[in-house]
Amino acid sequence: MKELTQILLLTLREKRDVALAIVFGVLAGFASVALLASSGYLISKAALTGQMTVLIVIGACLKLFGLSSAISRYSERLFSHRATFTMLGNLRVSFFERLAPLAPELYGKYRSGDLLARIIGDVESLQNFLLRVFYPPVVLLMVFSGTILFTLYFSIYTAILLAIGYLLTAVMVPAYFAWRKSRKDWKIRESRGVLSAEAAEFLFGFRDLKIYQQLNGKEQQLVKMVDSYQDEQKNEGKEEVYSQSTNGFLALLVSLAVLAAGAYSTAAGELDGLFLAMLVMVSLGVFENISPMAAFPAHFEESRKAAVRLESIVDETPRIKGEAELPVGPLTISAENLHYIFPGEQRPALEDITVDFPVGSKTAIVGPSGSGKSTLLAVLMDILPAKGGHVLFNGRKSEEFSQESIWQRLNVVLQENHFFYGTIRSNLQLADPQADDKEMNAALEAVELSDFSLQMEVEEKGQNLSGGQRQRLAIARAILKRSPLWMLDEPVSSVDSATGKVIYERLFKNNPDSSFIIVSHDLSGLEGMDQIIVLENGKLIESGSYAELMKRQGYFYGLKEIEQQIMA
Ligand SMILES: Nc1ncnc2c1ncn2[C@@H]1O[C@H](COP(=O)(O)OP(=O)(O)OP(=O)(O)O)[C@@H](O)[C@H]1O
Repeated sequence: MKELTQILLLTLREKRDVALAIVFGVLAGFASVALLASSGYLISKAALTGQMTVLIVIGACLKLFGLSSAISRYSERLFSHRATFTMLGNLRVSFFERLAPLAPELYGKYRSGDLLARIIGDVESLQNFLLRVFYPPVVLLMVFSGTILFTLYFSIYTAILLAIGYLLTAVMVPAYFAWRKSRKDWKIRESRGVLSAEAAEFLFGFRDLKIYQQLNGKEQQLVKMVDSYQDEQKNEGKEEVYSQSTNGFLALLVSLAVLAAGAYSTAAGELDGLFLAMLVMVSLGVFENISPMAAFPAHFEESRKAAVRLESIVDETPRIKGEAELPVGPLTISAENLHYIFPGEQRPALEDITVDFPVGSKTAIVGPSGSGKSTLLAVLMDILPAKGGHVLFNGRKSEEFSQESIWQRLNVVLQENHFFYGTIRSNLQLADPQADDKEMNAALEAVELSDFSLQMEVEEKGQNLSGGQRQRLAIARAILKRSPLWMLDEPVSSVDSATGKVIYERLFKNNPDSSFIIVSHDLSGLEGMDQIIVLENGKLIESGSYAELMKRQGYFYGLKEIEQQIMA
């Protein structure tokens, strides 16, 4: 039950609505019992005495109970659903608040489809927590207690039978089915996560599967998963039906027993026959309220598992980040003994990196594939948290600053950049919603995309653009951000080298006071950089200006030699 504590606390934030839902649930329960009781009494009274005035009064009571039952049931639904949807809203907000700081590292742990299934499916499963788990037992206990007290006045046997019926249908049967469910451990939610993850991969990898002629195999695998998911759903449905039928059957037995005991008491002269039909109707009426308990085991397990799955994503110790804003004006960045290792990996991706990026400097980070260049950039950007050492902004640790204030000062272009379905204009305005057409066209011109119109449609993920066009559009977007610190991860790797060179020259010329940190595979054109950092296996093995590195005749010089031999 402790897994549900967080959900319970969020639910109880809506105290007023939860209390009103319980009050109206109890009123609706009593009204439906009273409705049936008075109809039972009316039948007996009409048959046995036929007093007109009493019959009129009872008839009026019947109408009143019918009306109040409907109004109370409506109010109960209104308040319980309002509390539920507010709770779901609060849950989503609190979940996302805890999720966001963990986001970059989560991608390595969860497949995107599974993450989506948890964020959407498991959160939605929790809508049943208040509606079907939390308050039905509370309402039921009150309605039964009141009804048992009422029947006690007429017949102790009926009261005892109702108490036994309550224990059986509200406690023992749900507990038995909950036990069965936990024992069988149906993995319906896990199946849903796996199915969603596989379906997402199927969509992402559709083209490659087709090229490698593996589409059919993968499709059959998916169909099997869908079948097994449906089987799990069917099993769960069957259990609910068993639970419902058992409860209904027991309720009927109890009502028959009430009838038998009542008949016996009437024959023995212990009970006025006028009340016999009423007591039987009371029993039928009170057990009408028991139906939600049939679904209790399924919803209890479902809520518990959904809460566990959600909590398992965000239960890591959050990074401690300050709320300070980065100071306005020039920024020096330094890496001090930086260390980073990806979760679950043995080998560090960065080891003991110490380097300064002075204000207005241009730095190139080079090195073989997999040497840690992108990781270094991601740690400098505060996308990945350093596992040792520090990133310093003007000598102050990056932990002191909020991520938002750091990102606000960066112009970032990564290897892969996302474009949203829309137009060139809407994608550019992501960087500056106030940018006018003139500014956006100037940015497009700066990256040699002047043939693009701002109205041009951009498909999902920018798939109607070439790789080089996407990269240039990403640079144009960064230009519009107008921040003083550029962090570029191979921004022109898919652009022809002449155009790439022109774009770099324009960027440097138009932003003379900005700092640039550029990850590059390409060793040509680095002569103009103030500093070149060479990484290998996560370690900084060389740094200096182009001339210094060439003079030193070390690793970088060796790479240049190889490059020249290949070109020759
Ligand atoms: N999400 C991840 N999980 C685990 N290991 C990772 C992850 N991303 C990168 N790595 C590993 O970290 C190391 C450094 O990767 P990184 O992407 O920083 O290299 P890189 O120098 O930028 O490579 P490239 O030039 O090919 O882009 C590599 O060994 C890589 O396998």
